[in-house]
Amino acid sequence: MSELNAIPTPSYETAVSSGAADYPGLDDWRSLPIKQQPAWQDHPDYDSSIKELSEYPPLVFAGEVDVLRKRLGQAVRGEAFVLQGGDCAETFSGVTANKISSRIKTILQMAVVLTYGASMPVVKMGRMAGQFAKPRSSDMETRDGVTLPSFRGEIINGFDFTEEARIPDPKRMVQAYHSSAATLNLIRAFTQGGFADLRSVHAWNRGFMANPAHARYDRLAKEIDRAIRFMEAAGADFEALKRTEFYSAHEALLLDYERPLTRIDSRTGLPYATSAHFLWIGERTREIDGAHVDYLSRLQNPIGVKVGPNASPDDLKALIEKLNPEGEEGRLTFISRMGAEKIRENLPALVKSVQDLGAPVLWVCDPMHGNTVTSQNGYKTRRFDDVLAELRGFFDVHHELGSYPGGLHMEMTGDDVAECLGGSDPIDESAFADRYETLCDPRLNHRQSLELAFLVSEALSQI
Ligand SMILES: O=C[C@H](O)[C@H](O)COP(=O)(O)O
Ligand SMILES: C=C(OP(=O)(O)O)C(=O)O
Ligand SMILES: [Mn+2]
Repeated sequence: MSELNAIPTPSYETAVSSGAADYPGLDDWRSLPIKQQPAWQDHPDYDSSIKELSEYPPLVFAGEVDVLRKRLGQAVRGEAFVLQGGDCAETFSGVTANKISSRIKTILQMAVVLTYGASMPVVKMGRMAGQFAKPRSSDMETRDGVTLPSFRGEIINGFDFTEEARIPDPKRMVQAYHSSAATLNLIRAFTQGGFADLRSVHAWNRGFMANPAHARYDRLAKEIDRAIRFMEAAGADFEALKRTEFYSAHEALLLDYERPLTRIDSRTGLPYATSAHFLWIGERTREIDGAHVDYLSRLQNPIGVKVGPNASPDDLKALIEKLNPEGEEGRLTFISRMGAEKIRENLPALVKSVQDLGAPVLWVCDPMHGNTVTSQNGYKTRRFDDVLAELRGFFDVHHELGSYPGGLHMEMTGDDVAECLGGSDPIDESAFADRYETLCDPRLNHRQSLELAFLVSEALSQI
């Protein structure tokens, strides 16, 4: 059984920890500048909601978080590749068996293709079971002359364009917790219960290959087929490959949610976020002296930081010093999201500066957030070709500098939505009216996601 498929055993004490952590520095963020938070402290349900969260069991165990940090350490060393994927904004109504399992299946399908291309383990993470809070460019939204507060994710307010829906409601945090628990339960059942058998995942990919639009991936699909048949013939232990590690991740934006779910690990006496295994800081909240960087610097979880086109080498140096002062491999991931037009120009100086520091950073590419455009018919969208162009830029820049391009961060779904343009079986604007479902950013649909995995797999096999 490969190390990556070993299931971590949480300690009993960690498993039962409850009650918000009391630990020096965990409340320092409260006196620091903070962005993108709802003003709901005077809401009658604010205190009780936070208390409720602080009493619920942790969603993830500290022991699992430690295993993920180790996996990401392998990726820093170029021994594993990371795949993070899921909704831009999860929804409460999206907590259904069909929707969750098709997203997990799609991520597993992508991972098989990437594993083959990279000839390496793929560390799988869902933007799932907690990806509910959204930073917005504007505090207000105007439609047909009516202006209301922006939608900030269902953990804060409602999507409906009414005054009432847009009022922040702290009880939503409790609903987000329960939704995350239900999602994580299905993730665990699906990935630990034998349904993720490598052979089944590969069989699902045959459905994708049956579409004549994907004929150009035939050769790669056949190679994977042969590799699996070879493994079978050689007596590989497929029982062990029936289970796979799968981690949860979200943007740690809403600190009123993260704080009560931070717990002290009884083994080490150190604070862990137990809302997810991996947390990241968004592009809009990564100020070095801000609340988010301070709060996450105090947790043991592996941390990501989104890095956009305005980031400077000095910004990255300060983030490294604050978030990974010990230089631990796997602790810090930079998720670059430059946009296809800027990546080749902006990324090299950043990668070089990290190399000069000798800092162990994992570089992951988010080819989504720098490529958002508005379609002619008024939808927020992204072009498949731009997503691919950014990814190619990411691989080329790292290749030229001798740095390791360690992973992929996608907004995607397992459903047949129409939100991003293009792909071999192309989506065009006319499909948006019927199949545009996202409440925030446009996601690649099932087919587009798999196609991207085939294309990245080809690029990885050349590294
Ligand atoms: O998911 C990312 C951000 O929340 C999103 O891109 C912001 O979108 P907006 O510019 O529509 O506010
Ligand atoms: C808000 C997001 O991204 P960014 O912070 O990179 O804009 C996101 O990942 O949904
Ligand atoms: Mn997004």
